Amino acid sequence: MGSTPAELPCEDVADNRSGVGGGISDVYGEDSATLDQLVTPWVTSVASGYSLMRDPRYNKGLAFTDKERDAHYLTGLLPPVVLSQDVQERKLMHNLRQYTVPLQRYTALMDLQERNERLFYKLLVDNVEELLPVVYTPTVGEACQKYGSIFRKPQGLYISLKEKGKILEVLKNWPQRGIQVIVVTDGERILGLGDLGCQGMGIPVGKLSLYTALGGIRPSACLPITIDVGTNNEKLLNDEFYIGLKQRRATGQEYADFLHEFMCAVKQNYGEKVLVQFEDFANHNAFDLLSKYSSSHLVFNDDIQGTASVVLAGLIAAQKVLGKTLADHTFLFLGAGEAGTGIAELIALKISKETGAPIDETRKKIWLVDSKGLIVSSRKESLQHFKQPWAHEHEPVKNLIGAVNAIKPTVLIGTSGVGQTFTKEVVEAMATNNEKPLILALSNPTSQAECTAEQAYTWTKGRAIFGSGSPFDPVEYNGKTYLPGQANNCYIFPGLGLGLIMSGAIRVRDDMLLAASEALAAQVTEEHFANGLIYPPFANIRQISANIAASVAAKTYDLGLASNLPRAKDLVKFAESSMYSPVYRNYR
Ligand SMILES: NC(=O)C1=CN([C@@H]2O[C@H](COP(=O)(O)OP(=O)(O)OC[C@H]3O[C@@H](n4cnc5c(N)ncnc54)[C@H](OP(=O)(O)O)[C@@H]3O)[C@@H](O)[C@H]2O)C=CC1
Ligand SMILES: CC(=O)C(=O)O
Ligand SMILES: [Mg+2]
Repeated sequence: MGSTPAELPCEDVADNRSGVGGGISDVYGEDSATLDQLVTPWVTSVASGYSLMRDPRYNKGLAFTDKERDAHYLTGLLPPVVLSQDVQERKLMHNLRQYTVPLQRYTALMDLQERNERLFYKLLVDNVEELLPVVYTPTVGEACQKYGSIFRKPQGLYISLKEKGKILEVLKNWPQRGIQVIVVTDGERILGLGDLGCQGMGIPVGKLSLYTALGGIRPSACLPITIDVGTNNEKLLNDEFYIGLKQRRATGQEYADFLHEFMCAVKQNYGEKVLVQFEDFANHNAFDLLSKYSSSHLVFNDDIQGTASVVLAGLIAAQKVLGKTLADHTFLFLGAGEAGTGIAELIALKISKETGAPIDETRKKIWLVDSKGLIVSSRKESLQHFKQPWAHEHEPVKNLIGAVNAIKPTVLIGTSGVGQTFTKEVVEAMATNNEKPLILALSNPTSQAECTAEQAYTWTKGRAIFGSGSPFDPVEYNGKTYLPGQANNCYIFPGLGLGLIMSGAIRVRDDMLLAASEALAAQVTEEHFANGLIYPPFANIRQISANIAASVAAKTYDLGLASNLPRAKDLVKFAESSMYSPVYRNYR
């Protein structure tokens, strides 16, 4: 029986493919490549003069000192003034604040990233609360929708069906060799905005800029990738500015084979320890990809696992405000896809570990509503596999308000991707049933949030503990200011990624996600609780990420999945010292 490529392990596929298999053992994959393999003619050169100023990794603009200008043939290419990086930062922040349209800020920041990488990251690190909504949700969503129109300089790697059979060669076109993290999307479920095809590239680019700014991973170790297998978005297919393949999406075996070639090429090119983060795939592929590659690659699905870890962290922290254990709660989700079932599963696992009850039992405290109503046992046969564990005994319930009234949840979580679905009636019912209802409107971007912060606070008369996927401004209600927290996986993936990299992890396990949740929850202080927060503010995110990284690394060592030996004595210090600093370097 001949196996299809998708069923074969990577090694077998590589052996079967001329030009992508065998013989590679050195770090560049060139010296021992067989004669029929294509290799890249690498050149190492020292940038100077005009080319130095055009290289975003080394450019410092007006901050080149007179000595550097002299030594590197820059004299005359810059006006005479020498500015410090701090002054450059102040000037750019001043300029950014002049833009009233968020997308203008986004393009200005992307231009900066392309022009002067260290200055870009300095801005992001020092002004994280102000700039996160620009490089990330919500503005990145609009940027993806308009990516074709605003497209100037390509960022990241585009791998389309045209490159079938030669993905390894495409990977070798990327100029950096020491890649540690890849964020990859196929653009089919971009935030709550649906299929944006090749224009989903804004998401891997944005996520990786957070890997660097929030988690301290070197920018040169980060690789954003968009897999273009077509799009079913008619508007894009008819858009003359669309940047992707103008064909409908490949599915089934063709899709599986293409993704398999990609995963094999990644491992062959970058080795066992490169972290591949799946991002914004549609759920009909996301769960299968995760389960297929989690035993052979270092893979992580941010929407399923990262979201689960951040929400669990908020719930652990909230125990202190609510005076209840996780097992005391009843959870109801609107949305039973990647985020919803991912979160539900991690909560059930955590309760099971805390109480010793079997996971089949702990799942019974968790209920989900999808587009057809409450998930109940009579629907089981027709449910997708990831919904089936949640099909509990109950009579059918058609909609969310019916489910709230029937289940009486203490925690309501929105993962539907549909805005304004937590109606006044739903939120008021939560407030009637609970002294302090916990309401998380996780869908992104802001337009898709299940309710706004203002709605949550006013409809519960200020009693809600509220968090959202995209940020909301503080809300004044009855003379009091409420600070809504941002429940977003960006609290987790940068620190988790750093922990995996610094320990040399070879696989991701649920226990590492639990460790990340505990570490994040531990950083919520009494002062944060007093302000109604169940997440710490982003201002301190680098320290938060270092603590998460240390906990994840410790768990990786405990599980015997770490390859970076010996284990550092102080993992927090090790994490801090591993972090990229965007401060300019002095050139000899
Ligand atoms: N804050 C964060 O960190 C994160 C937020 N998200 C956000 O969560 C949202 C969902 O993502 P994801 O889970 O990956 O998406 P999926 O497509 O996997 O799941 C969406 C779910 O919502 C259900 N749904 C859709 N419309 C309705 C409706 N009108 N009423 C009830 N249920 C509905 C779908 O039902 P059916 O199955 O019947 O079609 C499906 O179960 C997105 O907006 C995303 O941006 C995602 C990850 C992280
Ligand atoms: C935050 C995120 O990963 C999402 O909305 O898809
Ligand atoms: Mg996502």
